Amino acid sequence: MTSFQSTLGDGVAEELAQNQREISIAEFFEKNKHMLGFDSGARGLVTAVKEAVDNALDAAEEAGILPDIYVEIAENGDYYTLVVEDNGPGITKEQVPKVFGKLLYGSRFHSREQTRGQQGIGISAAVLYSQLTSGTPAKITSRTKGSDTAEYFELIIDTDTNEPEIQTAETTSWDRTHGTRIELEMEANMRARGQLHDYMEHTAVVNPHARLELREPNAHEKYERAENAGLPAETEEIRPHPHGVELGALIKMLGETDSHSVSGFLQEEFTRVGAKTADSILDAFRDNHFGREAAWQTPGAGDDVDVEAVVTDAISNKGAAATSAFAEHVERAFAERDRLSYTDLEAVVANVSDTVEGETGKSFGDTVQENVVDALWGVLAADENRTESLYPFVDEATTVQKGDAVVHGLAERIAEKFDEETPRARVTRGTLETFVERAAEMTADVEDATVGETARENVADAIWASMVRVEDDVPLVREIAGERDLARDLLDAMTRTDVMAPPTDCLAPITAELVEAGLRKEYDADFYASATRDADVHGGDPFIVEAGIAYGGELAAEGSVDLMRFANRVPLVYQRGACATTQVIKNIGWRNYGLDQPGGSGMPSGPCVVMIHVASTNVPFTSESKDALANVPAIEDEIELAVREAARDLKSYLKAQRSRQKRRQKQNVIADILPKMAHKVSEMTGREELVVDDSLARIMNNVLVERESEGDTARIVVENHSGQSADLDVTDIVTEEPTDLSDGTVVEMDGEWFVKWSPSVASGDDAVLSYTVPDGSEGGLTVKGVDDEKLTVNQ
Ligand SMILES: Nc1ncnc2c1ncn2[C@@H]1O[C@H](COP(=O)(O)OP(=O)(O)OP(=O)(O)O)[C@@H](O)[C@H]1O
Repeated sequence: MTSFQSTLGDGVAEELAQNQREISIAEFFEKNKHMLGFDSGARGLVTAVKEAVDNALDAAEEAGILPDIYVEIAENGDYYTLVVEDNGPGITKEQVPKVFGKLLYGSRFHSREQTRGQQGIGISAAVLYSQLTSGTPAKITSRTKGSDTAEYFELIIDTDTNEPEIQTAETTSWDRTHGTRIELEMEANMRARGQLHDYMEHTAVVNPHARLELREPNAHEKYERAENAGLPAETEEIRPHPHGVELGALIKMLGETDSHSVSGFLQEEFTRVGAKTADSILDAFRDNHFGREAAWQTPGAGDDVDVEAVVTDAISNKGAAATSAFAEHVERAFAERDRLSYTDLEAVVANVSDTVEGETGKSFGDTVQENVVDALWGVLAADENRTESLYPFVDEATTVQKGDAVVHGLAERIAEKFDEETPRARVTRGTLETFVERAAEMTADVEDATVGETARENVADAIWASMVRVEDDVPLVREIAGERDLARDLLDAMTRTDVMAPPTDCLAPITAELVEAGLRKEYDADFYASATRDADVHGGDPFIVEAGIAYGGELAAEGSVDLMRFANRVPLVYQRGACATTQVIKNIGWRNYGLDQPGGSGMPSGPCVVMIHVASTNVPFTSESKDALANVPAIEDEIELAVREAARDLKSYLKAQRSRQKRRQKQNVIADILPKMAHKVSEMTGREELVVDDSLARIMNNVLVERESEGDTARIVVENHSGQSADLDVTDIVTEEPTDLSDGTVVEMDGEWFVKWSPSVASGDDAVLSYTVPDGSEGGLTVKGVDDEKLTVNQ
């Protein structure tokens, strides 16, 4: 800047203009490859694998093919060669160059459907990174389904034009019947091996229908397809949902639609908007745009207002009979209505005109009608009547005992605001709120009585509810498109109107069952829980959040809880700290759920894994490299609710576990002390030592299962000392064939007999299970159906 200033005179702008030119998108990302996840050799390799595998999964699923994907990374001197092969539908000869040789070219950007790919930039960015670091072209082979031959290309991206530069194009043969093979050479290293394996492993967890294979210099992993795993539910493309569309997007849609009426536009362009919902949105729009009209009380019998006289005064030259008939009809109409707005009043007068004309043959033109309306409005909108009209609402909405003078004063001050500045007493909700606000402040000054925030809101609510909606025609689409304030009113109406949640057939959540199964497959834990939330909307796009928790078992007890993040079934392996999921987890009070959380906030610790999956037709990432979820409040709320749902199950589990632990400790102490006491008592009394085996069960309110044998008879006695009935599975294994069974079944296996009973024993009851077996045969008892801590087995 300084150099220009010192060397150039007046023509700086012209001089600068010579250097100003368009920057191609490819040039931009060549310089800013970190934005796409290609910031280092280690990371670049993982990102390239991720982009190619995500595409392969998307393409195969879209074509209804169970994905079979092979990834190979080989060292090649100073470089690495990456090969990714899939069995997808293949890419046509015409499309291959654009898909791989042009940034921002793809099939997913404009579609509202849940796919891994979103921007049309991933795989071409990998090609760009490869050509930049190794100087070699990308080698692509693709065979489309049904074709006998494959097409082979070698190409690079011309960064000046962002167009493919084809170096080789030939028809070839390929042993796969259909699919795509990508070969990229790049400067890379295997320092991110951990992330690479995490990506593959976690991809396998949430895509059990896919078969994946990874061969790299130090490892060869195969992730087999889970038995019977079918393709995820097919997703449907949807239109945007009215909740969460942004103003700019709405204005663009208004500008592009073929609809003329707003109702047609809403029903045509948005999902879940039928005629009824469109009407509700239009009503809300009318409130925003036109406001509502206050409805003032009609004079009652006790009021000394002579309506007939007012009407008679306002009408001239219509003859006494017609004038008096008119006045009588108006008076009758007033008697039938408690309150009237300006529009209501116009309708009453028009109605009466018609009636009287029918009766008397005298017509009452617009001017006469206007005069009558003016005169009657003078009565309705008189200062005192406005105050009286508002008084009941103010009184009802101010619950705290405010003296009548204060309530009356407040009503009067609000009423005063409806002056000549508000013709037809028509105001928007916002204006009404300022009326109440200012009246409350004045009341505070004059009456020395505070009208708090809630009371003000209540008063505004009550008055607003009593006001009458203006049924004027709403402007046409083209008028709204051309005026930002109108578009904002419409957007607000869309947001505030209840609209059914979007259809979820555009989304393919993993489902709570598979989330849990995935965790079981990955982690050997004691406890698993999962939750899938209902769909919600952000920015017009529906989304679903799922969460899973695994706890205990082989999970490392030391250190922070492990967080696994997924978006549209793609594992996120970088930028954990910047991810909305991490922030939500840190903000939850985990001590509440039984986990340690040093300092009461931040990442909890313990032998636990938390998994979060966000599925959406448009996942908001913090950057193009799609590493971390952005802070979108609607999504953060759902993440929190999903995690809390799963965490509640964890809490119950941990609570039960702790109480079992306590019980076990108590039992151990008693088991230790009881024989010693029996021994001591026998010593002191000189009587035979008591057998205390059963006493422990009685003291601890346990279920006692005891095996006794007498001659050939073996007896298993079940005593239920607990407070609940017990459904048990009792198995005794003996080495001689048992006979004379009391109920039960016997199965022989390798010279051993399994004797099984399933007794139900009520609280306080007992049951005896027996059989005969030749002398000397010892049994081996196992009992199921009662927690270990609540069971005493003596054999
Ligand atoms: N293996 C493949 N088989 C079939 N079609 C593919 C394959 N890879 C890419 N495509 C097509 O090429 C397009 C561009 O892919 P690319 O990775 O550049 O972007 P994307 O996947 O759409 O979005 P993102 O930039 O978010 O990854 C895809 O939208 C898809 O239509």
